[in-house]
Amino acid sequence: MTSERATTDPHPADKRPLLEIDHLSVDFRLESSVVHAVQDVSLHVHAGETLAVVGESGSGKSATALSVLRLNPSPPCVYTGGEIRFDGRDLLTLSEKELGRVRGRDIAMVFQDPMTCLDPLQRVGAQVAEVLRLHTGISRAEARKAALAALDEVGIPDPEVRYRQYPHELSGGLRQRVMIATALVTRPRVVIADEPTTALDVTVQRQILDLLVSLQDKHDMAVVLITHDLAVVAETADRVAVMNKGRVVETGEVLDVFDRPADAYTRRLLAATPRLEAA
Ligand SMILES: Nc1ncnc2c1ncn2[C@@H]1O[C@H](COP(=O)(O)OP(=O)(O)OP(=O)(O)O)[C@@H](O)[C@H]1O
Repeated sequence: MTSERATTDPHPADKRPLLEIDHLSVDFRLESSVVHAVQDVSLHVHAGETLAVVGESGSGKSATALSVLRLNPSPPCVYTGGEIRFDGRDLLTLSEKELGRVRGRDIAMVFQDPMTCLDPLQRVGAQVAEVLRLHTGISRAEARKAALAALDEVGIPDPEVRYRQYPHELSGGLRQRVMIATALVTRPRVVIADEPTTALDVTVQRQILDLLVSLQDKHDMAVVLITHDLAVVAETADRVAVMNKGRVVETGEVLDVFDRPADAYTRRLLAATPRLEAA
């Protein structure tokens, strides 16, 4: 059973969450078995808020996150129940064409490995500009200008020079910044970041998280941060949902959950994160 805490809600009752996952269930139907990857999961996030989703490998974090834009491979993925409401509309019932307009424009994703998202054969600036042209239909010159501004905004030095480079010419940290620029150039209202810093070394991790937090502040975005790193959650998120075996076992304000975990699984996760002591 999910333990939901009674805390002072900073969001008035009339202000609906921007994104609401409501009793979502997702199966992967394999040849000889069925994996119940997500079971009756409910989550929500408001504008300007960061919700962290934590849990061990295989707990269903990514399957939940990918469901929002129906990005789980189908087959074998089947959405067996629930709703995912963005701005009041159920994303699970939209046509591919309608969902295509939401993807990347209203809701963007940032993944762990930029190389899976960036085209190795295209200059990075052109990739940022292309996303913008796809969603807004602005001219080439305007898109170039906006892409340069986006590279600058994510802290890429010499954006004019970097604009013309290919992904392999950039460091891992810079590539991640380019992916963030690509995700944010359309000014999405929700960003789902799935382990965005796991592949980076600790100093660069910090810089990328700081960047996400500052951009969120600036643009009042809702952020869903998928991570297995509780220290990152403590430093970055407002609320946390703890997943175990496809279910949310506990959710609440980060400080409440970390100070007084109600669920035995949350206590085990916290006990396995000594870094938190020093955070
Ligand atoms: N494409 C797929 N085909 C079959 N099973 C899948 C697929 N994707 C995920 N699963 C299964 O669904 C379950 C949940 O996986 P998911 O990737 O959501 O976990 P996770 O918490 O994100 O783990 P990690 O931190 O390792 O990414 C796991 O049992 C996984 O093996």
